[in-house]
Amino acid sequence: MVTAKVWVLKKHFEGFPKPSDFDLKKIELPSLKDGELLLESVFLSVDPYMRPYSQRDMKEGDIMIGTEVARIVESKNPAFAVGAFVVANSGWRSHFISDGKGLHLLPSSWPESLPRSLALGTVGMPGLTAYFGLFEVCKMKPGETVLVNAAAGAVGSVVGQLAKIGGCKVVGCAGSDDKVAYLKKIGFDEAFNYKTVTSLDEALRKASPDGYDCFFDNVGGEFSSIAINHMKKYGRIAVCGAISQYNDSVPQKGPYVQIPMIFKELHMEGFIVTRWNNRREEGQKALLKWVLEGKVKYHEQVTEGFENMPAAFIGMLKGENLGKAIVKV
Ligand SMILES: NC(=O)C1=CN([C@@H]2O[C@H](COP(=O)(O)OP(=O)(O)OC[C@H]3O[C@@H](n4cnc5c(N)ncnc54)[C@H](OP(=O)(O)O)[C@@H]3O)[C@@H](O)[C@H]2O)C=CC1
Ligand SMILES: O=C(O)CCC[C@H](O)\C=C/C=C/C=C/C(=O)C/C=C\CCCCCO
Repeated sequence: MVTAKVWVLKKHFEGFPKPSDFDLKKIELPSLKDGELLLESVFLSVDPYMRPYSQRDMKEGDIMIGTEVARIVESKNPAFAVGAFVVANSGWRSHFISDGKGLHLLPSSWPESLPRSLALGTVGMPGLTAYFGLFEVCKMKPGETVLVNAAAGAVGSVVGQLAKIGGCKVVGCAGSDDKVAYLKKIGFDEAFNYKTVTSLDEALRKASPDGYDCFFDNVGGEFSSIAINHMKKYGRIAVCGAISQYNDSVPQKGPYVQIPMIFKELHMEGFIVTRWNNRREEGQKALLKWVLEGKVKYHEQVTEGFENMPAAFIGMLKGENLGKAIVKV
């Protein structure tokens, strides 16, 4: 019998999640039935979506939602061999049993030199979000100017680098000077610390006096209400996330955006990356190629230890991560 450790949502979050909102429990796993496999989590992801989705999809006592890279340790399913690695969507668990549905085997071309944790970040859901958000929603063209916020994060850092590959000028903002330095290191043309600039309006104008063709919005809130006024005519806004609002107990009241939308004839589109689940392989192949060519750099914020899942999650929401936040079991 294998004892699995799991993190449950003890109490729904009010404002920022607190360690006391989580509970670590143990579950005895049964023996495998035909067609089943036993997996052990190797890397787990902590993502912003978990904050709003927990409110919408979970009840207290549920195991936290999430994805992981897991190794197959026992198999009664001929499609999955012991020792292989998969990306699973089984939540915050150290071990789990699967019937094989919803498991994605890591591409056989996955080079030994590359951390498998990238399948949770740059070459996984966040990377695919950047890929499809840029190419299918922003529809960026060479020579255009792209703005991205939360730019040093899992999604934003890939957005900026893909936009450079696409021949664009790229402006990014992030919440620390170290993150700004990282953005410049990975090729952003302009980058600023939105927490320390005296005026966001001025910073946006200085970074691109002619304005922006594409705005990849990960943050929402006040930044977006200001940024929209810097869009060029016929600009496109990809509404990817609103992390500035996920932890609000009382919804923010922002200024209205209709006037710039109308007069600049803007296109603003929200999206969820699962829209392109049928093109996952295409995106992953392209991202893996760019990583191996060194055209897309990656950074991971690794927290050691399954027992530190809540701390990693809370830290990411507070901006303590540079690049993809993951937990190494
Ligand atoms: N639509 C979709 O399908 C998907 C959407 N997303 C969204 O993309 C966004 C980025 O996700 P991801 O890359 O995984 O996360 P990140 O790796 O970027 O980590 C979150 C970052 O958000 C920034 N942040 C946190 N609070 C605020 C705030 N109040 N104001 C401004 N910035 C803040 C912090 O960076 P900083 O130092 O810059 O403040 C923090 O590091 C999120 O909104 C997420 O919900 C992600 C995946 C899929
Ligand atoms: O089990 C699930 O459904 C989660 C699957 C996550 C998976 O890896 C794929 C998609 C992730 C999407 C992330 C979306 C965002 O981060 C946007 C977040 C929130 C938007 C507002 C949601 C409001 C819910 O009430």
